[in-house]
Amino acid sequence: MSVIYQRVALVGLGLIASSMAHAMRRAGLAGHIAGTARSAETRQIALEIGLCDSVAETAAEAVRDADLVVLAVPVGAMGTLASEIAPHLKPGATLTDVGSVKQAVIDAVGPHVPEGVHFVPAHPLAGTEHSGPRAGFAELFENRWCLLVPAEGSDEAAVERLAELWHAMGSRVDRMDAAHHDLVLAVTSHAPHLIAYTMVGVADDLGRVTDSEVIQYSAAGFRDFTRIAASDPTMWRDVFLTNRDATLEILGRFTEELFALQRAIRTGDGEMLHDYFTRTRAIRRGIIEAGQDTDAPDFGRLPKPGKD
Ligand SMILES: NC(=O)C1=CN([C@@H]2O[C@H](COP(=O)(O)OP(=O)(O)OC[C@H]3O[C@@H](n4cnc5c(N)ncnc54)[C@H](O)[C@@H]3O)[C@@H](O)[C@H]2O)C=CC1
Ligand SMILES: O=C(O)C(=O)Cc1ccc(O)cc1
Repeated sequence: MSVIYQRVALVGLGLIASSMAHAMRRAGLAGHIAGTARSAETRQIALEIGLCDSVAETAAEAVRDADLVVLAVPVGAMGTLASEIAPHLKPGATLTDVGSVKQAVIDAVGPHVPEGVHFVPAHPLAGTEHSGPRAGFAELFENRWCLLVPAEGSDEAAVERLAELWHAMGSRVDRMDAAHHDLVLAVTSHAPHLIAYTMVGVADDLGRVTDSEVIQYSAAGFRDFTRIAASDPTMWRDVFLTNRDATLEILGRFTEELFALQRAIRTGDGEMLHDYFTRTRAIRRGIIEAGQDTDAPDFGRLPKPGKD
């Protein structure tokens, strides 16, 4: 494949940025990859493992002359970083991010974007519970969606070029508006993570009583919860603080359903439970029969924001 951006700057060198570095290098998509991270230890590791072509001490230095700048830090840190790098961005450059929440990033970063720089927010729907510069791998984005969230009137050539990069890293690319993105992700990712955190917390409380039996005998479902609940605490704190409304909306609906199921169990309403589980099984089977990738969220079924 050929070079898509001559110079790429990765700001933050964790799981996502390091995976991008590996994927871009493998396919020869960047002429030069500059990286930077807040901590000296992360920068040192990046140098040791040869993650980037150069590692700068400051974000301002890393983004100088870059054609593509990728903000790959927790969502709550994006605005401050954007204000730091703004005066150093090259006119005509594209600025993007990989944050799990989009409206909050747009609100925090947007006001700092200088005239002539194209801001194209993005979100690769791919990850693991691991973090840091050693966690990345080139295949992370393969057959995963990457959602682009450009503002109306964005420079189409800049959006297309970024889409081309994600395609070349193995992703399927779609576009979405920020509010819908945040609602979709609240259903498919954010609320499920919170539920996993809660289940593991409950098991931990129980574990004290049962002497770790919950861990010893944990079945596959619970093991998946523990994997998810091992994800980076800073990243997930920021997700919930910044996607507050959509997450609360979905958790409200979830709680109502949970109460209904709880009531059915208490009153011995086997028909209700059976009907409910039949409906959910049909949803899963429908996805498989339609030949859809079971990893891909089902965007079409979700309510539009503000509608019931
Ligand atoms: N981990 C995942 O599965 C996915 C994460 N994302 C998003 O990608 C972004 C990066 O996540 P990861 O690569 O997983 O994180 P990570 O924890 O592996 O790396 C984060 C990087 O940001 C730096 N950083 C942290 N706080 C900072 C601050 N206040 N100022 C400057 N730098 C700071 C860290 O030193 C590190 O280099 C986040 O916004 C996250 O929501 C998106 C898709 C999947
Ligand atoms: O590891 C998992 O199961 C994930 O769900 C990964 C993930 C985490 C956060 C995102 O914004 C997108 C993907």
